[in-house]
Amino acid sequence: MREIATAPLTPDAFAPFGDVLDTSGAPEKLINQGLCGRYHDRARLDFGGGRAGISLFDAKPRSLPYRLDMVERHPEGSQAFLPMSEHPFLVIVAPDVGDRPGTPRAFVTAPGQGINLHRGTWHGVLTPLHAPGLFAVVDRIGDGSNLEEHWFGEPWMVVEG
Ligand SMILES: NC(=O)N[C@@H](O)C(=O)O
Ligand code: NI
Repeated sequence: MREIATAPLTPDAFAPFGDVLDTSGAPEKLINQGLCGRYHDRARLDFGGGRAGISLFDAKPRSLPYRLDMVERHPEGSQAFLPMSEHPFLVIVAPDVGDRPGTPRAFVTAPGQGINLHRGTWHGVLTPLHAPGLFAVVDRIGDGSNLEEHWFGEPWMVVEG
């Protein structure tokens, strides 16, 4: 089976697909009498005619090697995954090539990192690697399914890089 090796998640590598949310570097603002660093406005959100919603996902942990059969995208809006634990999770994305996913990329987050997928980015579903798979999810609430799936003719196997 064709394989994809994981790589560490970095803002540069993820830039074509979305935003990495973490507290690396200095905060843009110090607030609350200097007792809190505000890492300000770090994601490009898009709710395309709907509204922003916050949902909680309680997802079953998976493990590597991980069989990838499908990626999906949300044509109407962005989708942010904010872990409510310090565990790394698996992030799979793929470029759009003629309205179909190209070769997927697999990233493993650093503890505490979250992601925001830009509108229309092909991605694997939320994939925790450790319990609890508890995430806050910020995405579009609105009409329509806002969901397009692509099932691979031949699955990919995601292996540890
Ligand atoms: N379907 C849903 O709400 N979640 C997926 O979009 C996902 O990316 O996990
Ligand atoms: Ni999704």
